[in-house]
Amino acid sequence: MRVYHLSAECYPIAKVGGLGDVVGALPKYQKLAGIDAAVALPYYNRNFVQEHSFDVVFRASTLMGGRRYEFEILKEKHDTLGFELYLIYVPGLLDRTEVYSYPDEREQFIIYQLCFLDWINWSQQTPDLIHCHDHHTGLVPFLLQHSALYKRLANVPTVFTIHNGQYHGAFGWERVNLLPEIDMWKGGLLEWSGGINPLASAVKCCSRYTTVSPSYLQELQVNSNGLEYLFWVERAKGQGIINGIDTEVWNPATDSMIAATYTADKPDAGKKKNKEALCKRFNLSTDKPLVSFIGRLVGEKGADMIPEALVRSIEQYAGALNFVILGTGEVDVQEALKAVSERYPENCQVFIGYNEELSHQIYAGSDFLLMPSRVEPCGLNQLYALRYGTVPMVRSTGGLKDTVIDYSQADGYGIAFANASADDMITAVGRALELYKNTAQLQLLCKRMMALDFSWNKSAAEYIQLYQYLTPNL
Ligand SMILES: Nc1ncnc2c1ncn2[C@@H]1O[C@H](COP(=O)(O)OP(=O)(O)O[C@H]2O[C@H](CO)[C@@H](O)[C@H](O)[C@H]2O)[C@@H](O)[C@H]1O
Repeated sequence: MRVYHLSAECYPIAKVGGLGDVVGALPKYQKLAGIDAAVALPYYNRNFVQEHSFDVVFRASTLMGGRRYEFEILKEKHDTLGFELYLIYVPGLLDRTEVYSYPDEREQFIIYQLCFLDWINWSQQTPDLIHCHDHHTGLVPFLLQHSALYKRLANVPTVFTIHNGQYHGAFGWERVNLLPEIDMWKGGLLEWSGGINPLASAVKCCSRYTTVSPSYLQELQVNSNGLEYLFWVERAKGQGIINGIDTEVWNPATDSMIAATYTADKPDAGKKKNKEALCKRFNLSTDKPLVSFIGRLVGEKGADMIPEALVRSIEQYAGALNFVILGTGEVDVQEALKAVSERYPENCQVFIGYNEELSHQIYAGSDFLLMPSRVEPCGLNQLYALRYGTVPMVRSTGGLKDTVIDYSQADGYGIAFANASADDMITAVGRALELYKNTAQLQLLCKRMMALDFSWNKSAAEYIQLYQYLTPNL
């Protein structure tokens, strides 16, 4: 079965967050399970692309907004990532360094989708299924079915995975001319709330949509930035499949980015060395429990509440814990975190920026990982924390609810709290402090967490079952 994954991110070429992790790993595990999975990504002018060799496998031009654009499809020569990787290169639009936030990103995502469809159409390829990820690829299901250009492909089934239902990629009807000629009778399938909404269109037109956890599937019906009714109406088409993690990239036994490797049966000495190295880097004492946060500093992640929670925790628990924060995002949150660090340098250190290597060191060297998310479709950080024997402290929502059981329950291992609030975070920090004092229990939890299996094997198999259901004649 030939499947193309379409996504704006794919680790290690271009990763901004968890979308990149998933699209960098899922196809690899699908290949191992016998699916001929490939990834078609926008071209990025980044290290991976400079350091690898590519063949031009297709060259043509396409029309967007009355202008003709030349494009090339490049294939990575050696399938280094364990699957075929194609980059869609459009000089002037898809040839940049960053993944998001260009003023013309609407045009970038549309041309990406058009070039992909033109390529498979003109090269007479007919994939068995197209798997689209998030709104950047959300127009594909509609265009396949309702643009005369792609009639030949109208029956190709599509799966649409929602990694983040808060962002829709919406734009006004005045820009419909960016799309190729479409059947205007079907215009309603593009629309939500008076505009063109790629996420809504994908949910309406795809064969099946998936969310990255079962709980998030339900939550979208009550919290999806205006699409709640749509998710309720289309609920029969939805399925929740929890993300896995790439256990080759995230493996404390082999990770070359951390200070010392360690295994589930004997984690203590390795974790201690990693904590020492991390604390040394940030000039923090190793004697106190270390609570960390890694992620985008945005409201969804509850990042705006962290500065207050840090100050109050440090005061309330008389500086008995230390904090390390790694992230980038909203400027006022960044500034507030830096201010906390300046006020309490012995208890709180902040690294504003994106740093993959440091993230591995934090997962390995921390005692606890805080995730006070307001919304969390799946969350990968807690799964990496578990793999590295670090206790996740999570607000029970979405995928966090589906993956973290509070340690007060039988077979539990994490710290869970109900509300996204500074108060709940401070209570959770107090529980972390208590748990830390009980060395024997912490060591037991560490082993229990590291023995859990969140690898892709099970989730990749669920996607394959879905593909098989949608392609009954194969
Ligand atoms: N400053 C920084 N430096 C280094 N690494 C950083 C970093 N900030 C974040 N990361 C890394 O980015 C990834 C974040 O993954 P998440 O799944 O937590 O969040 P994200 O919201 O991006 O993804 C969305 O998609 C994923 C995938 O489906 C869902 O799990 C999630 O709930 C949903 O919001 C992790 O690998 C983390 O280590």
